Amino acid sequence: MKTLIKDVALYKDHVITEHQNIEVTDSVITGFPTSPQAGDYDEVLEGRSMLALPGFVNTHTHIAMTVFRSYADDMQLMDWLEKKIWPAEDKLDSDVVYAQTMLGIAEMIRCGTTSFADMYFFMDDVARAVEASGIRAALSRGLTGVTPNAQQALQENKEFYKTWHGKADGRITVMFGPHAPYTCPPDYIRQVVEAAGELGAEVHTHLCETKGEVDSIVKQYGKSPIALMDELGLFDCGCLAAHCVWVDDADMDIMVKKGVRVAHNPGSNLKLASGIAPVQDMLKKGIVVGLGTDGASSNNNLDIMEEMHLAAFIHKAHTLDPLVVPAESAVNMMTEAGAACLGYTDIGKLETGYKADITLVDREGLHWYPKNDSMSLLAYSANSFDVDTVMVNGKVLLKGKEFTTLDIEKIKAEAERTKEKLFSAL
Ligand SMILES: N[C@@H](CCSC[C@H]1O[C@@H](n2cnc3c(=O)[nH]cnc32)[C@H](O)[C@@H]1O)C(=O)O
Ligand SMILES: [Zn+2]
Repeated sequence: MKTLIKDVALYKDHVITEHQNIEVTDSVITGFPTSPQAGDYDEVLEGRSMLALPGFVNTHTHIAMTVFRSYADDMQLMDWLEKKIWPAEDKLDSDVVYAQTMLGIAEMIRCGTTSFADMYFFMDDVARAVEASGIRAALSRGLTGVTPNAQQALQENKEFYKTWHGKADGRITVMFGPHAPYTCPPDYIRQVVEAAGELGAEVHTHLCETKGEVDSIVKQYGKSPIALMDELGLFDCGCLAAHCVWVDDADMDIMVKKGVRVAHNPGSNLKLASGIAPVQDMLKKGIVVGLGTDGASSNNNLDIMEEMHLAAFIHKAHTLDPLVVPAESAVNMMTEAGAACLGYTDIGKLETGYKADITLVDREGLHWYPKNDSMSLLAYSANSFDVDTVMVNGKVLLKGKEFTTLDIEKIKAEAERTKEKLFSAL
């Protein structure tokens, strides 16, 4: 199967060049022909007026939490988790998680996202939805050491790795998901490190989300959550850490040394009043920072372009420096750096030999006029309704802003049905 994306503006090597062509063979980008013949291709996508970008990456989700979208807002993180979310999550089942995951995936595809990192449970159902939908994902079973299911969850994560890692044409990878320092005591982290190490799996966790978390860990263990996790060997697995709002210079130095990648979730951090992560310092030190939405219940959507805008805005105000997180930096977080966060080595760039995960953004909206700098327009003016075409692993999932494979009415109906079922059980 050969596809041509014709006469498109191409984002490559951090610059945008007009009137380029992209050739895709099966699941891979195979070149940028200068005078392609339409007859040589099975499918030709007209790229005129579009901007081609590496597919967007959502580096931190709890995907089935779509069911809790706007269910418990305006609360403190710990109150929200302990009083509302965890009791409700106790009633989740496979059916609900599958339907709500499908909803979340559809929303992400509509917003240009081609891969996401998830931490949740009923992960077999999440994986089935990823497989069926055509999106790419790095999935982890959320692990909490303080709950009665601690050992069972760890066992599930191991089984989940063996069953799903590398499956769905390589679109699914599996990580381990130790939830956070306040739910995973040191001994449990050690067990996770050992289990992940045996399988060669990476880890996805929450770190330094709130000031309260850091204060209580320092009080309990005499060191910061970052220093504690480093000592326990968590970073030696290869680690994606969500939030990292409350990290200091010493923490960041550890993160640089250990190659910790950060999922920056500006929307969630703002809504839950967690604070503002020192992203400008992380970038300066060379830490890989991607963007995440977090669950739909703390955001309340899965629109990664919105996170890009927030990232491009809030750090300027916070540091009183309009030069931090410039347009290209924000775009890079949503694409190349995001892919690196998920541990991908052949995704995140539009280059020959890379996987064909491509998002085309339509530049015909009035907010794209007059046609000044496209990078700047993308970072500061565009919105996700501009996303026109989404390709994952060489397959078109959205075209002309319409889904090509998913039955959206059915997905909405299933989301409603399973929400009713869950809430009637509460
Ligand atoms: N302990 C659960 C699984 C945990 S999955 C990951 C957890 O992270 C929770 N979560 C969602 N957003 C946040 C956040 O911002 N900070 C901390 N936890 C969150 C989410 O509700 C979910 O319970 C079990 O096996 O029963
Ligand atoms: Zn989270």
